[in-house]
Amino acid sequence: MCMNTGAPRQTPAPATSLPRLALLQIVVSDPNPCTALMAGPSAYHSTTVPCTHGGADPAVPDSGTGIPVVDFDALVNGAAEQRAQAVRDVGRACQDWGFFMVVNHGVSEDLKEAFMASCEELFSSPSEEKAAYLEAGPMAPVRVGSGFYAAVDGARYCRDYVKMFAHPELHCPAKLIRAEVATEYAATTRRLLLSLATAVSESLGLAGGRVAEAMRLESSSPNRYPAPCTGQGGDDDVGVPALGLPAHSDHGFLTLLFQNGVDGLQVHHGGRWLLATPLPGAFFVIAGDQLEIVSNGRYKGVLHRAVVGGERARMSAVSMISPCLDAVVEPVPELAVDGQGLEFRGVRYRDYMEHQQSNRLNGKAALDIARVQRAVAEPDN
Ligand SMILES: O=C(O)CCC(=O)C(=O)O
Ligand SMILES: [Fe+2]
Repeated sequence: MCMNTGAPRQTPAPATSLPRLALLQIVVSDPNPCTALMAGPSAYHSTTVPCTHGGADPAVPDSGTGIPVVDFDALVNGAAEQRAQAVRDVGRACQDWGFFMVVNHGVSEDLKEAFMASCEELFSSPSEEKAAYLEAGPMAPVRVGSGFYAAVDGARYCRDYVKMFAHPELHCPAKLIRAEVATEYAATTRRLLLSLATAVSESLGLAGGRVAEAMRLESSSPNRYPAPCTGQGGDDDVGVPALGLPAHSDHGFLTLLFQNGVDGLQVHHGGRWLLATPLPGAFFVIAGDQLEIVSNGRYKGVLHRAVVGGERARMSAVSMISPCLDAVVEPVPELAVDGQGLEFRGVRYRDYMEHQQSNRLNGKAALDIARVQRAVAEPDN
């Protein structure tokens, strides 16, 4: 059953032992510790990549960095023509960028701030309380950790996180987060993401509910938010800024993100990395792999990464909408390319997520498990 019960579940600490110790040791022995157990105003530096990309498309307002902007109010309350324009903006943004900002979204700054504050409390709560969740595997309802998944990357990235499954019920790390704030934030962002899913569907020339139905978004969703991350210093690839999170696309359908005023999210566009600087109050929206699959590759899950290196701690709050764990996601047949068919085969979302979350992050490599491999035709001679 996929229903929001309203009442957050106080998830008891999982009962296992060794990996917790291993992870704590890694965190503590890191020469640039990523204070999973965040203390004080640690530095999480964002390295600015000069962005000269112009916003050439008049239909999509220029945010100052060329990142498309969608007027959410026009999308849900606009008159017919305004709404149609907003749907076209969503489609254009998904096609050209896989990334956009949402303004006039109606989510109050008070709620966003309360959620951020609650997350700060979580990170600064006693390490023994967080340690209980540290060894959790990729599909655990609550996970706290550093790096991407320390079991495979050794916590080499400068990032601390907490991840919670938030739908159909919110799983709360007991005692660590203000459950009523997290519940309201999860429900609010889920509604916003479902409206965006409708617009995405329409922008593909489909009925508004078609994509959600194909992915079983509506009936259930591990609307999951890897919540905030904060860190300091970090590992590096040669010539690349210190990374909080390496280049990847998201495993879900759509991701909604806001940060605490400290930049660090970079998006890959036009062959370059661009620093994503938000308009005041805006959310970022990131197209994920399930959108790429269901749209038969018309819209792509966009590569993005988080860099570190500024003076202030950076936190980002991430809400993701995804299919039911047992939904088999495949392209909507109406979107088959003439003469070429489907680009992806059906993959159960649980398997996809587990695969992406339990291996080292490597760009868009995870998507290969769903890609239809076509034999290369031998030339006639
Ligand atoms: O911290 C950020 O801005 C990016 C986070 C992110 O990409 C993720 O959690 O998937
Ligand atoms: Fe991401």
